Amino acid sequence: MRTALVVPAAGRGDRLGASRPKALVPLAGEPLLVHALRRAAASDVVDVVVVVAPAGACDEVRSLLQPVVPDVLVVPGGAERQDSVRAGLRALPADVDVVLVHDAARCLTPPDVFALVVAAVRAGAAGVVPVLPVADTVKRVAGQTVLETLDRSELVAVQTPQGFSADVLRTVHEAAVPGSAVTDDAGMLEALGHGVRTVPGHERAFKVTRPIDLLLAQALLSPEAP
Ligand SMILES: Nc1ccn([C@@H]2O[C@H](COP(=O)(O)OP(=O)(O)OP(=O)(O)O)[C@@H](O)[C@H]2O)c(=O)n1
Ligand SMILES: C[C@](O)(CO)[C@H](O)COP(=O)(O)O
Repeated sequence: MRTALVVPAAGRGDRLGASRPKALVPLAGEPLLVHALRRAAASDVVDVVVVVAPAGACDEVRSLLQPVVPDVLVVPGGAERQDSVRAGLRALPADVDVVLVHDAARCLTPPDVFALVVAAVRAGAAGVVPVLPVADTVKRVAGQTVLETLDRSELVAVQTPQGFSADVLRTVHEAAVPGSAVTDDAGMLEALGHGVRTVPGHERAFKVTRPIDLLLAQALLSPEAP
């Protein structure tokens, strides 16, 4: 049985404000997607890679990734992240039993995180998410009115790669209501009562979302970075 990596990379990157789809935006001379795939490949725990590319950019993505992952499968994405992940899952070979789903936008995620997540799924969890403690106080609001302050000790920020039993992930994606407000794949398992476990995430697994995140990523790739 094999482990697959599905990389949703079809987002526009509106919050980044770039002129290209976010996964193709250059960082230190290479697209975010190439950085993400190189780190995933270095983990040595991935056998099959499916990249979900922006519509119209499948050929470009295939040639970009050829030197990093020669056997990469590239399929076009959908309107929402959930649609893109589902397209990636439909392209998987039948003998895959563990699936990682990893945002191209979390392009500096270290290889060790991939290995940790796969080990936790292979140890028996249906779903596994890497998490970090929340650094800010978090409040629930209605417009500009504060309703309550949440207990931060019970909150975590969730990253990718998220890992799953392939059968469970395929089932929850095929059962999902298009347009539902679920923002990550583990949330789809939770909604159907499947258990999800956590493993420690990593500060470098942050998502490049806004321009300041790209500056941080550039700084982390400089020789002086800690
Ligand atoms: N229709 C979509 C939307 C998002 N993604 C991918 O899902 C990951 C996480 O999404 P996010 O960082 O929010 O990317 P965007 O949707 O591109 O960002 P924005 O909301 O700023 O447009 C990214 O790797 C993105 O390419 C995707 O494959 N298909
Ligand atoms: C999957 C994810 O990266 C986990 O934190 C996140 O939910 C993606 O959300 P986005 O709003 O599509 O960036």
